[in-house]
Amino acid sequence: MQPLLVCDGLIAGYDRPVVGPVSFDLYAGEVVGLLGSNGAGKSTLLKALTGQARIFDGCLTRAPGLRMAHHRQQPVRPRECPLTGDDLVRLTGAGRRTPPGDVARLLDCRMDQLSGGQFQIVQIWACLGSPADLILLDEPTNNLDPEATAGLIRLIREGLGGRTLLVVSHEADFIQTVCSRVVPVSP
Ligand SMILES: Nc1ncnc2c1ncn2[C@@H]1O[C@H](COP(=O)(O)OP(=O)(O)OP(=O)(O)O)[C@@H](O)[C@H]1O
Repeated sequence: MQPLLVCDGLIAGYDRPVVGPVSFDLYAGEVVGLLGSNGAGKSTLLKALTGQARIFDGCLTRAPGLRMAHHRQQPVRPRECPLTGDDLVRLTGAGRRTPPGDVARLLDCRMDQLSGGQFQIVQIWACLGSPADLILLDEPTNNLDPEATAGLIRLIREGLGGRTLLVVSHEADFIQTVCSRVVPVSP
């Protein structure tokens, strides 16, 4: 089986390198965690995979036609916005999958009227419900209490549908629960 993505000695950053060299590969259906201390460059690595950070050295190989969905660590929260979660998932192409009932209820609400945790779940569904082959989640447990985190774990298991997930989290329990393996990241 060919990997979906291969990072070989990747060094990435902005005006200067901040992470790497990192080497790993991702195969279809895997759930892999990126683990490292604050500032180690985990978010930068995800951005490098989607072309939002600069690659200084090493090699990044993506399977032809690979579709990625990227949940950023702190998605912009609209202060005043008449759009609902439903509008968002239609815009992101996530409307093709049926959300679980508790997520569907949130999608009916205006995004500027959701709590921080509810907004986080809607943003994550916009990725999980999309047709992407590879989903990148950056600190998906942000703003979630333990009950909501348990709901997120169920959502990931049911919503992934055999696709591939690369997830950054500082919560070791969460990483251990959802991931089949972990890649260490350091500057
Ligand atoms: N847009 C940017 N321009 C320049 N430097 C940046 C930018 N974003 C992040 N950095 C720097 O890159 C380094 C790695 O940051 P990054 O956010 O990737 O780390 P992280 O491992 O995700 O951290 P955390 O666990 O705290 O979220 C930090 O030193 C940070 O200051």
